[in-house]
Amino acid sequence: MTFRSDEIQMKRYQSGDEAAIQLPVSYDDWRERAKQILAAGPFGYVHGAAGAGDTKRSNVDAFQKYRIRPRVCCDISKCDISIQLFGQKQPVPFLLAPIGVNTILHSEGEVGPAKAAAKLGVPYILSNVSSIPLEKIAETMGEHTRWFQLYPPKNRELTKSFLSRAEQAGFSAIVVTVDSTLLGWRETDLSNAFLPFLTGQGMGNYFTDPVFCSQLKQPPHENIKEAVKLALDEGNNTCFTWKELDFIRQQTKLPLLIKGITHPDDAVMALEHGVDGLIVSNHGGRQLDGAVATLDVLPSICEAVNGKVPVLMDSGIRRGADILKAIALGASAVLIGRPYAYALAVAGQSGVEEVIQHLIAETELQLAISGRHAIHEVDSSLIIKVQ
Ligand SMILES: Cc1cc2nc3c(=O)[nH]c(=O)nc-3n(C[C@H](O)[C@H](O)[C@H](O)COP(=O)(O)O)c2cc1C
Ligand SMILES: O=C(O)C(=O)c1ccccc1
Repeated sequence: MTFRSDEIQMKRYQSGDEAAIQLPVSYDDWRERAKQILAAGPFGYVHGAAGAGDTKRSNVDAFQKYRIRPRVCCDISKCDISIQLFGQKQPVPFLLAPIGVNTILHSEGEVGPAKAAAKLGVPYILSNVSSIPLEKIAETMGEHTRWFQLYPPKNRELTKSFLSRAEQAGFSAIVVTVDSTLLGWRETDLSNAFLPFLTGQGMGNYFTDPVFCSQLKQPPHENIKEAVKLALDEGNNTCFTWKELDFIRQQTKLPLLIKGITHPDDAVMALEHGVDGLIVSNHGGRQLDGAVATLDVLPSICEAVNGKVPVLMDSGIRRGADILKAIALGASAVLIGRPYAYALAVAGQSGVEEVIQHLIAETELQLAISGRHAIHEVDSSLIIKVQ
């Protein structure tokens, strides 16, 4: 048996009475367990969305418009969920999305997901606003694939510094997030008066940066207020345009991805400005409420990109069927967001490992039971639109 899912399923089935005290299985159960453990502020920060939450809801609902149509009597004794990305084989068709300020969820901070990802062969995208500095995360991951996500600061010297630190620390791609030059209208966080950055959390990369620190009158920890003000000001980069992306492009030879694309014309612009990959994302509905669901725009973006670079997607991926539907609609891979954030809150690294293993198992089973041997065989013939 070559199925990873077999071992993962059997571990649970054979656990007998222990099952009741085990970690959750379904996304809803992870979220509920996280809700019990976390204070209202941190839970709301993960769970919350922009405005009325319409986009967050549509992201998930969009997957219901498609159904998988299996083929039968295919020999599925071997099932391969690996993919190729930037010339490298990755064992699974998903990555861990950049999620900032992880110490509000668990004392391990980003070390938890980084180690879980490394152990199970999943690429990890470290957030620019991580609680723990990128060099420390790199140390815990050895040779394992990690990418660095950048919220492009206003200051070009700071941009250069973040990029060169990431390169030196062995991050092998840069993800520039372009949908968050301003923080969205987040009603849950406003009600809870919860913005972790104000107390200096999520500043791991800023507070250790020589360029950033050189602009302060005092070291960050001696005057948190001054440091936070500068970091937030750098992040509110409302002047960001394609010209700034060109600048970033010139600073690094690493593969450059742009995250936050939902319009095919922007996809074409991004290609013209030299990106090596796109991430179709609306930030999990946390930025522009009422924005289109990512699955709804994925086909038009893939059409515009026409296979020139990989198109990744996120926002609403909760389980194996979602992963296959996104790939059937043209995604090269997907990013997992909230599911691993809740798991981190519940059980640190081992929680994230559990969620990753469940996603591996479910994706593999779904692929096999739909009559396909390998991810590269998945195309639009796997699904039909039912709504
Ligand atoms: C708590 C939280 C923090 C996030 N922080 C970042 C971040 O630092 N950088 C970034 O590009 N995206 C960030 N995102 C967005 C995710 O990368 C991803 O796009 C989103 O979670 C996908 O939606 P989903 O989790 O509903 O599937 C964050 C999302 C959440 C839930
Ligand atoms: O919380 C987020 O979604 C996030 O990534 C973020 C952090 C700082 C500014 C804007 C967005």
